[in-house]
Amino acid sequence: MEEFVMTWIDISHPLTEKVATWSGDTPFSYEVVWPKEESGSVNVGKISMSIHTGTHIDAPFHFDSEGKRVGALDVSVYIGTSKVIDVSEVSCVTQELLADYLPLPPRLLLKTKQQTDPNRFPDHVTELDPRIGPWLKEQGVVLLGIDTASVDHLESKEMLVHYALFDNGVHILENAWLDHVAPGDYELIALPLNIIDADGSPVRAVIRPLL
Ligand SMILES: N[C@@H](CC(=O)c1ccccc1NC=O)C(=O)O
Ligand SMILES: [Zn+2]
Ligand SMILES: [Zn+2]
Repeated sequence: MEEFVMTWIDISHPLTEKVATWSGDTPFSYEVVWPKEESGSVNVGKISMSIHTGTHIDAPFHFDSEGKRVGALDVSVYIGTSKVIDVSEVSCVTQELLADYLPLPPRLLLKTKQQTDPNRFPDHVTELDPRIGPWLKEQGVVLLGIDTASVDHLESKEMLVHYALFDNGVHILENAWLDHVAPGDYELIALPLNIIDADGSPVRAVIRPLL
């Protein structure tokens, strides 16, 4: 019989009414709309939230109305080997910086801060150099995860980094919670819900150290 070992580390923001949302966006709520006292058998809940609250993946449709929606994304992108890289010392992530970590696995998780608060919307996020898009593709990277609310700066209208990544087949995971995670190699699972027409999806992201 296989022994049960708790090796998986949760890197997802807790979803409560306190979780940070983009200004003007749908607040998170969970409520029991049909309590057991009424239904006679079960509690039935409902959630309401923005797709871009908490730990989530973006589909290209988020920034490109002609772009792929969640139903068209390949689940294989979101499961497999990954590397957590600490970039908390820099204000801009460049390919020159990431070149220190070659060869890269297909998935990267960038830790831009030692400490983040899932319940407070940031006023600034670490910049990513759009040149990393084609460069990551050359390295075989298919997923870029980050511990901030966006891969672009927060006021961006052009969404240059979103385009630079997706144009090169690099998918995006945002608001990964990496405070308690040491840099290194991990297996990652961060599967989107199959919300066919959506611009993204919340995920329960988990990692476990690779031996
Ligand atoms: N790009 C962000 C989301 C984003 O930009 C956004 C989300 C909700 C409401 C407004 C947003 N952007 C512009 O104000 C993301 O990918 O999560
Ligand atoms: Zn998003
Ligand atoms: Zn995004």
